[in-house]
Amino acid sequence: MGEDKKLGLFTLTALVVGSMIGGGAFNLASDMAKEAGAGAIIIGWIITGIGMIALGLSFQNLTNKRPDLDGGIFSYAKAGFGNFMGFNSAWGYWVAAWLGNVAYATLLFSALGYFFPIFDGGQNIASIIGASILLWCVHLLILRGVQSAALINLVTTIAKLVPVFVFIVVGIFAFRIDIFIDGFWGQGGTFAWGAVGSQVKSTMLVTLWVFTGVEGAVVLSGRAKNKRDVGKATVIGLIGTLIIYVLITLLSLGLMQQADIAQLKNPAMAYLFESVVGKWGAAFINLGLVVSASGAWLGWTLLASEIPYLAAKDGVFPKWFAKENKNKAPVNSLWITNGLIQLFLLTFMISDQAYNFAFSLASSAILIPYAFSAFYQLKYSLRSKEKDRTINIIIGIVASIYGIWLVYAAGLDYLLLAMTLYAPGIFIYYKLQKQNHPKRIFTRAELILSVAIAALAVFTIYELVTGNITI
Ligand SMILES: NC(=[NH2+])NCCC[C@H](N)C(=O)O
Repeated sequence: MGEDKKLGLFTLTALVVGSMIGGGAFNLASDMAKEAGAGAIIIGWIITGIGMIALGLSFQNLTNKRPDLDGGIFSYAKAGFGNFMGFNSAWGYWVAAWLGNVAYATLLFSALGYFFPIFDGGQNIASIIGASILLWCVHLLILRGVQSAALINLVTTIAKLVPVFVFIVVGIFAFRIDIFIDGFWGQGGTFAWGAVGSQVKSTMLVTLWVFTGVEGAVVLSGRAKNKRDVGKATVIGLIGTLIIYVLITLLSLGLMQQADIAQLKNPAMAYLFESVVGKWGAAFINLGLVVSASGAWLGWTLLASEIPYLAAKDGVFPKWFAKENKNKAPVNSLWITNGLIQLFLLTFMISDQAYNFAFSLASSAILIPYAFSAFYQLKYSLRSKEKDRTINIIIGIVASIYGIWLVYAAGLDYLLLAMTLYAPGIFIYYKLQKQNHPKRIFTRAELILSVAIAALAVFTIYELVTGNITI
């Protein structure tokens, strides 16, 4: 896409869908079936659908109303709730972005393991070495100034949509209502409020993960032919993606029993498809995943390294992160981002569920920037005098409730683990403030929050060491 070409509704919608579907879709069926039956999954999708649409509409509204805040989603937290929250939003979004790539790495190598058994399972030594090589290749590519990877985008968008659509079409024909009905309320069989409630909760980090990227279209709003198309594309893209995801999960539950889906190797879609069409099915889906996740990896590396860079330019991160090389790549930011991915790739060895662990952590981290964008939507609309005030307040309330519900649904363990990821940020914030406001490093509230985060992090590490929290 040339810079001069303006984007129309169709292209924008494709971009929204493309920025969300990456790797998660290919394992979605088993990630949701791990703890939830069809009934709970349907409820989970309804909640996610309402919440995500409200969040998407919030992003859309905020880009229209505050075009000056173009630094990324952390700028909403900053505008609404000050520097400290702005910093933490940028930090959380960044952590989520690179942790997501750790998740991609293990998913990618499980898929490669289908073709090259040495990578079997995607979290052994060979996979770690393979993923590390890939990581530094991507690093070099970006350092040399990969800008708009238009061709890569096109290829990977086709690569992810074709297998997904083929799976859905075949799934519709192979669907068996008796399998679907059996165990509708989970493996216990009958409906019980508490059990279904906890099943629904268990799906929330999964659905958040597969929708990560919703903020994508809004980023491109400057390039839209017509501003109004951005909002339309966000909603159409969101609903389109939601339908795709719902079909993937519900059709799967009509192909195989929930308990069996939960046991499938990653990526589950490959083995579900194989069970219907035979051997070639797994190869077909695995290949699609390899291309899709590699493309998404590149895209998210660009994005992940862009965040500290943008934040540094905005004064939310220390200046060090803003350094560019001669190809205009944010070198320092890129090095530290990829360095951290490298470090976390080693967790493949200690977690026996590396993919689920990595994406659940990524989702727990991204909760904060999403929730604060929702809070800002509410805060901004409450003060506005525009004629769409009421509807925007409602959107803000729904998105905020969704954000708070996600914190609750994520569960205590993931919340505590997220604190260990936010805690090192305090140190960076301290450095930042020393640069910008040496007289007043922390306000009282910031100090209390920081101490609380640090204390929770220490507590979590203690719980991890003593085995009370396991990863
Ligand atoms: N590398 C990342 N941070 N990816 C986050 C996006 C995940 C994306 N929604 C997916 O399902 O694949």
